[in-house]
Order: sequence, then C-alpha cells, then structure tokens
Amino acid sequence: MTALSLTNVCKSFGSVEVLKDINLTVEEGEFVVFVGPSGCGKSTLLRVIAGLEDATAGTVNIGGNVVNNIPPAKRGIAMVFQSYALYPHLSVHDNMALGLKQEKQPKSVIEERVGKAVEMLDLSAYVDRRPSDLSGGQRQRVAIGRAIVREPQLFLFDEPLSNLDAALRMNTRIEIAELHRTLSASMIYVTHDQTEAMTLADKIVVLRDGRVEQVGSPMELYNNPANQFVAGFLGSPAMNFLKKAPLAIPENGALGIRPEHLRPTKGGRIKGTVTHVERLGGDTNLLVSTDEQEALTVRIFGQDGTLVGEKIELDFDDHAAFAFDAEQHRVTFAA
Ligand SMILES: Nc1ncnc2c1ncn2[C@@H]1O[C@H](COP(=O)(O)OP(=O)(O)OP(=O)(O)O)[C@@H](O)[C@H]1O
Repeated sequence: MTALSLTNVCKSFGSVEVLKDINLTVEEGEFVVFVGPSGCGKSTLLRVIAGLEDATAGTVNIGGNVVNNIPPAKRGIAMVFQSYALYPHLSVHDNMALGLKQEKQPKSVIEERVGKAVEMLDLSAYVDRRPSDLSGGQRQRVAIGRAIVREPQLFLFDEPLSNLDAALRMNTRIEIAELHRTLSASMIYVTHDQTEAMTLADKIVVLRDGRVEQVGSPMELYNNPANQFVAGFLGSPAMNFLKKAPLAIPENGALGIRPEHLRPTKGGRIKGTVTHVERLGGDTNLLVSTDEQEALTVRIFGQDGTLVGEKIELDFDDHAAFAFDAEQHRVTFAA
C-alpha cells in the first residue's frame, strides 16, 4: 500500500514559489529521505505533508485519503523536530504521554505505549527527569518517543540530528535505522547531510530549488546520477568535475570522476601538483591542482606518504567516469 502520495504539489509564499509541481510516493514501511541544499524547500515540503502549511495547489494523500483539508492532528502523522520541541516543565514520561492524553486515550493504553517506547529508546532511568536535566541526545530520544507512542501511519523527521555533535549524531542515526527496522513504519526524513541520506534511506529524493531532481535508492543515485547536481551532491569528498578532460566530452561539458576512482599512476593522463594533504588515518585525501589549473580531490585508501608540493600523475578507469553536457545533464560517452 502507498503511505503517501503527492500529486502536483506546489507551494508559494506570496509571489515566491518554493515548491514546484512535486510528484512523489512513499510506500508503506519505506524510509524516504529528502535531501538538498539549504533553502531548496525540504522543510516546507515536510510541513505541507504534516499540514503545518497548506499546499497552494496539488493533492496530499496519506494512507489513501486526501488530507489537504484535514488538520495536522488528524492526519495520522507524528513529527520530530530539530529543536526537540519538548515541554520544559513536564517530565520525560509526561512529555511522551501528553499527545495521548490530548487524544483522550485510556490511562492503561497511555502507560503501555509510553512504557514500551521508554524501553525501546533506553530511557528507563530518565522518566522522571525534566528535559533540562538531559543531554541533547537523550532529549531527541524523548522527542522520538513522543512520536512513537502515537503509533502514526507516517513519521516525519525534520533534521533531527543537526543539534548533536558528530559522535552522538552517528549513534542516534543508527538508533533511528534500528527503530525503523523494529517498527517497520513509513518514515520521511529531511536532512542536508548526504551521509545521513545515504545511510538511512531506502529511497532518496534529491531536491533543488523547489523541484525534484532525482529519486532512487542511495546506490542508484550514487552510481547513476541523472545530472551534475546529483552527482556532486552525493558522495564525500564530492565528485570532481574537469572541464579540460583527457576523454571526449560535450562542448562546455564536464568529466566527472569520484575521488576514490583517481589513483596515482606513473604516466597517468592527469598531471598536477599536490596542494594539500588530509591524513584521516583510515584514508588520505590529496588536493591536487592540475597542470590545466583545475582542482581535484584524490581519495587514497589507507595511509600515504605524499607531501604538499609533490608532482603527481593520476589515472582512472574510463568506465568509472561520467560525462555531463553544457546543461549539466548526464550523457553517455561517444563510442
Ligand atoms: N513562511 C515563509 N514565508 C516566506 N518564505 C518562506 C517561508 N518559509 C520558508 N520560506 C522560504 O522557502 C524556501 C525554502 O525553505 P525551506 O525551509 O523549506 O528550505 P530547506 O530546504 O528546508 O532549507 P534548510 O536546509 O536551510 O532548512 C526558502 O527560500 C525560505 O526562505
């Protein structure tokens, strides 16, 4: 069954068109990530689905029902915000129970659902604490718990990890993935972090300037990007784009090569000078300025003794490279 379908959804604020003709489906149990640069409309799209904003045009259908005129509380969704949005004067338990109380659920149901969520999220030791006495990660788990107890048809996450530090972000990301496996629930997750998108999603929706650029599984998008924007957005370090390429590319186009596909090779087709070395322990990134004055990143697996200022020759397998035309669309290489 389809958990969500959006048909020709548009949203304008005054004369500013923020969402332009969005068509999209989320299947039941699917984890869908909306990703894109700041200001591309991710949060607005999530808020239109939640009912916190009205669509200017188009249809929002949740679980088979058109919900355009249905208020947020009746849409069968639960939303988790970046800012947690917890009530400071309520305990963890009461924060999680509040939505159910407002729905006038019986006390036994409230206690059972809150108890289950507390256990699932490892919050047993904190049920009586106020949010101010919790760490950022614990607060976000409470916010997630508050969503879980409502047993929604669809979970909406709006950049839930952006206030957490790097280590906690990774742990919480894994917890969210585990939660998705346990609940088998439909989830939509907004982020501008391509690592979160790649690691969490069954399906990624890449947005740019209010439009859908491409939809697909993480590996489909990584291995088969439709255009230069998607190719450059997914992958870290980002794909290199060469204007002066050692292969035939369209006029004013670009050759795309991922950093991990470039390797130092004596007599290699790309020649340059190392301008910076990033030693990450497990990997080494070399920043190279080519003899054609273009900047490249090379990712070397493991540790590498290359020094800044060294001359370097690089090569790559032709089949691992991408060609883009002057409009940044992907094209196949001429045979
Ligand atoms: N209430 C509003 N009134 C006017 N413009 C708005 C309103 N809300 C959002 N916008 C504009 O809509 C565009 C998309 O905003 P949105 O918050 O959806 O982007 P985003 O992709 O989520 O960005 P970020 O990653 O920075 O949160 C932006 O240009 C923003 O300024």
